[in-house]
Amino acid sequence: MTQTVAVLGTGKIGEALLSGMIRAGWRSADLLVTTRRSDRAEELRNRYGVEPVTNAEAAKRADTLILAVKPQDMGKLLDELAPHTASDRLVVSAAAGITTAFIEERLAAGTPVVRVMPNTPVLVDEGMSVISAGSHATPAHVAHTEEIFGGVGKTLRVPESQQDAATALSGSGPAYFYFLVEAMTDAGILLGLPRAQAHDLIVQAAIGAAVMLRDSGEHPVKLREAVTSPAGTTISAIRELENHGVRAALIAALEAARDRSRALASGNG
Ligand SMILES: NC(=O)C1=CN([C@@H]2O[C@H](COP(=O)(O)OP(=O)(O)OC[C@H]3O[C@@H](n4cnc5c(N)ncnc54)[C@H](O)[C@@H]3O)[C@@H](O)[C@H]2O)C=CC1
Ligand SMILES: O=C(O)[C@@H]1CCC=N1
Repeated sequence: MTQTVAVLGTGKIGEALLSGMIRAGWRSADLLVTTRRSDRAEELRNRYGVEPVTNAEAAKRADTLILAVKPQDMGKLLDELAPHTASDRLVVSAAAGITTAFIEERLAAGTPVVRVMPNTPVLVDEGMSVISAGSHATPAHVAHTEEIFGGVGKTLRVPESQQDAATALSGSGPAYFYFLVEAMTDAGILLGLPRAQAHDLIVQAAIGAAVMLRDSGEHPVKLREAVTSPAGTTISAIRELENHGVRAALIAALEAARDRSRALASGNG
């Protein structure tokens, strides 16, 4: 049976997912999008050949609705969808903080809801999407969600109680690495390298390190020890990172992200 999937609120993450679904073999004809602005709708139609529709039309025509609006816009979107969404539709939310219960309360009784926290590397098929079932979602609904998000990276099922932590780690995670690359590129400038060269050196170091982390099966401590020669350069840098509390800063940062995700649960921001 052909499944129609609609992405509601096709902004950064919605478009990243949409582009990945098309790469993974979804037919444009089976994909609908909704946007707030008509120029954005036309942009998506021209770029991907998908049909822009209203939220109400998406609710009527799509088997699966992927909600990708900001948490603060979710209450309003659900109010708009409620009169048009039959309880046999699968509703997948990608919004940080918003619980499956928040969505279930606002839609027809028994509507299956799945909560997903993806990340922007879905754009390059290296996404990490963390998935939890709501109270009416069956294993088939979760499997269908895994099929969609598994086409653009890895998926992991977690209890919904762990979603805020997952948001702090993998949802926001890419931003931390971009921040580190940006800071280390500046350090390269300080050390006298041209910016473009500093950028290339640190990006390739990051790619190499990421592949080793993924493929070597070694603990990160072991990998770091292999770089850290006695009385060498690396240990001098590591001492400064420890002196400046970088480890503690990362723990505090991820705790703050987790707390922010929890605070977004009200949908008020
Ligand atoms: N950007 C990211 O890395 C990630 C974002 N998310 C979640 O995805 C959601 C969207 O985030 P972004 O894509 O970054 O934001 P965004 O602002 O780029 O996208 C949201 C889009 O929804 C549209 N929109 C708002 N209300 C609408 C409505 N009633 N009907 C149709 N369209 C509507 C907006 O015009 C906007 O284009 C958030 O809930 C966020 O927590 C989840 C994982 C990663
Ligand atoms: O910053 C945010 O709130 C969203 C959720 C995870 C990544 N971006």
